[in-house]
Amino acid sequence: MKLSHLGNEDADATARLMSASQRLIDEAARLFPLAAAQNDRTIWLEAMIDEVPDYLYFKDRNSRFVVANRAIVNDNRREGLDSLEGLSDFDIHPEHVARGFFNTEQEIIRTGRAMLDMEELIRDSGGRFKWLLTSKLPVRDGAGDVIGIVGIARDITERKRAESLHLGQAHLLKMIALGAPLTDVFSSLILLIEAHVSDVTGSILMLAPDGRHIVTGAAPNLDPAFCKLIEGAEIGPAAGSCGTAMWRGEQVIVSDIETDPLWAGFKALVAPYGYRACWSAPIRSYQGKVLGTFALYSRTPGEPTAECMKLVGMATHIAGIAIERKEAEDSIQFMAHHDTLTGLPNRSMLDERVASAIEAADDRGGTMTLAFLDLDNFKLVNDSLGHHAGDELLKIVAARMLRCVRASDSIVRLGGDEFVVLINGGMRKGETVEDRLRAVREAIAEPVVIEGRSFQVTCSMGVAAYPEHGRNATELLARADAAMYRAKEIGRDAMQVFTAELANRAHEKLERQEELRRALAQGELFLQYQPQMDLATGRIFAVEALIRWRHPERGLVGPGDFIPLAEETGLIGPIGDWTLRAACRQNKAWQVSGLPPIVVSVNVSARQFQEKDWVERVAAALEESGLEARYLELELTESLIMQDVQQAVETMHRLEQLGVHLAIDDFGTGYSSLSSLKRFPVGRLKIDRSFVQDLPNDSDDAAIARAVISLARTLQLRVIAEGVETREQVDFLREAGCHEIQGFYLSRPIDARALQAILCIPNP
Ligand SMILES: Nc1nc2c(ncn2[C@@H]2O[C@@H]3COP(=O)(O)O[C@H]4[C@@H](O)[C@H](n5cnc6c(=O)[nH]c(N)nc65)O[C@@H]4COP(=O)(O)O[C@H]3[C@H]2O)c(=O)[nH]1
Repeated sequence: MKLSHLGNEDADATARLMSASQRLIDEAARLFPLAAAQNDRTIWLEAMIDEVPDYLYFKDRNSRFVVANRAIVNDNRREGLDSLEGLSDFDIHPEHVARGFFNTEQEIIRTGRAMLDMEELIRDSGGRFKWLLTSKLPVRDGAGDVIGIVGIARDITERKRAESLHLGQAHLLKMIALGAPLTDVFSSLILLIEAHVSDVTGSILMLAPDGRHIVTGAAPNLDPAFCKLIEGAEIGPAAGSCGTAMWRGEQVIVSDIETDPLWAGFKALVAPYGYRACWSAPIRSYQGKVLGTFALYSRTPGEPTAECMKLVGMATHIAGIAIERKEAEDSIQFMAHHDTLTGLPNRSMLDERVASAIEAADDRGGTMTLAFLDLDNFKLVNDSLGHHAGDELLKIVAARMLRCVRASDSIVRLGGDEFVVLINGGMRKGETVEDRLRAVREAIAEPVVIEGRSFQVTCSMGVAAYPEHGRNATELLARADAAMYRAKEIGRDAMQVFTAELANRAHEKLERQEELRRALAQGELFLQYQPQMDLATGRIFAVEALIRWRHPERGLVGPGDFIPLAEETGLIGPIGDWTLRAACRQNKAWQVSGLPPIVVSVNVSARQFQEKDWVERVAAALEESGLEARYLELELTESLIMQDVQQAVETMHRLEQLGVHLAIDDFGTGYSSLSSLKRFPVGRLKIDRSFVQDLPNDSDDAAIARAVISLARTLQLRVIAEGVETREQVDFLREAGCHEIQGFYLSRPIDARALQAILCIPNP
């Protein structure tokens, strides 16, 4: 203290007073050292609690602040108020918030139990929301009575933000995984970002499939009128923030729309909406392709914070995942409903298309026409020029058909070389449905050049019209199908419209199909067996299983009367399975009854053989019956193998690995080439009955039979002649070197029991 301005006397007096005071303090400190320390401790304690960034306070039994540290005072500072002492929460928080705090505290005071780690949301004096993690504990006096509470609260706003962001992200990913609509995912994403960045409005724009124009994705809080203005705009080197970001494939931060040259052409558009800054970042695919943009608009000019751009980064990442997932889903959908080769709708779309064509016809009070179409010589192209050429042909045919119909018509590929054309009515002036279908047929028949070769394919077409020939998709399809079969029957390259006579036939066919299905279910089918003999030993070494139908009215029906229908309708699958199982079971039963083991030979139809799990079914039949594979032979026809040689050879190898024998039935009637025959893992050739029946007198048949026998012997295959009826035939075949015979000469096909009797007779 400076005393120079005082008079000397005053100064002396003052100096004396000061020195006396100092002595007094020193003396007091000497006499009462504890009080001084106590005083210091209070100061330190106050300083200490003021330094703590968490809220720390003590409240009395009425929940009034007695002590409050600087952190809580600062956050609740009101004008003219720099301490909370004597105040309650009702003085600084809204009533409902304060009431909550008050009730909690009164509960603690009443029960004497602490409440720890409570999450509380408050609004500080600056209006900011804060999340607090609060613990409140009772404080007791020396007698153990609760005199108030001490509270400590930590600001966990940042943690809560991170948590809510995390939850938001998880929710979005779940939406994406569950296939929520893209606009819903986008809207939720934008709302999430908007909740975490103050005073911004988000928008997602997509790049149109042409890669040049903008399509709105979502912008739940952006002015809809402004969104409309952006829709369809072209991207470019100076096309606002988003159009430029898509064009450049990089982030574009425009801090002032009014002055930035990128917005020069658009600022007038945006002005009425008040947006002044726009920060945009591209949304990319996993491979880096630009799919769209995520943008934030602000009504005040400026740059985004690093934190904000981090969120934008997260948003573009999630939006990218959502778009890609949607694209993948769309392409799976497309693939499921379209044929990959031609791009035409596939069978799964047929019913839907027919139904909507019928609906449209009803609305117009008009008609619609359905044409079933099958290429006539497609197999030949496939077999002679290979699958690649076949595929090319189908693509060309599909494109030509599309050229002949209107956008409202449909062309569906059913599979293979089968198509359906739906004509929806609306005709050009003077044009009829027949004209349009004729145009389709003529377009198909135009010469085609594939791999340097020029050729021509025709088609057979069956036509049914709504409502004349059928009232729904099933009826119309069945009738057009029936008409198409008729077109094939009358010599192909034809168009046949459905008629009443065809209706009867189709009806009959349906009835017979049902009958056959019932026959299988009710055990009307059974097997007969025809023995096969080794000419060298005279031993019956095998039997052929032949299917029969004991029809309740028609009596015994031979396979020729129902196997083709079974093949056509797919019933051959279950029927073939039944035959295979029954034959294996019977053969095993003969063995178990003590008969010498023989091979059972089972006929396989093409459709059966082409089924994906055919080999597994054979294995299952063996397993189920307990028959060893070497006692089963499968008879495949030449034409079956020739339908798809590569696939057939593969299946044959798998069957060979199982241990079953393979034979080629009806040999000589098909067109197996020598070279392909070498590739087949078969053990036997069967000379077709047609070449045997006129032996030995017909010189052509005799020549063929000799050729087949010598071919088989050269390839080291066994050879069997079927349909052998006479002694002369046997002599001829023996002399020609044939190994085995089967036919009426030995025995007609007979029941298992009768065959058992033959097998019991000792070999001659
Ligand atoms: N004229 C004459 N005929 C004889 C003689 N020996 C046998 N046959 C007949 O010739 C056919 C031989 O069967 P396939 O060529 O495999 O020809 C079979 C076979 O392709 C098919 N088939 C028979 N059973 C089945 C089967 O279970 N599944 C399949 N997918 N087709 C079968 O039906 C065709 C006809 O069978 P079936 O009517 O039983 O006619 C049998 C048999 O009864 C003979 O000395 N003279």
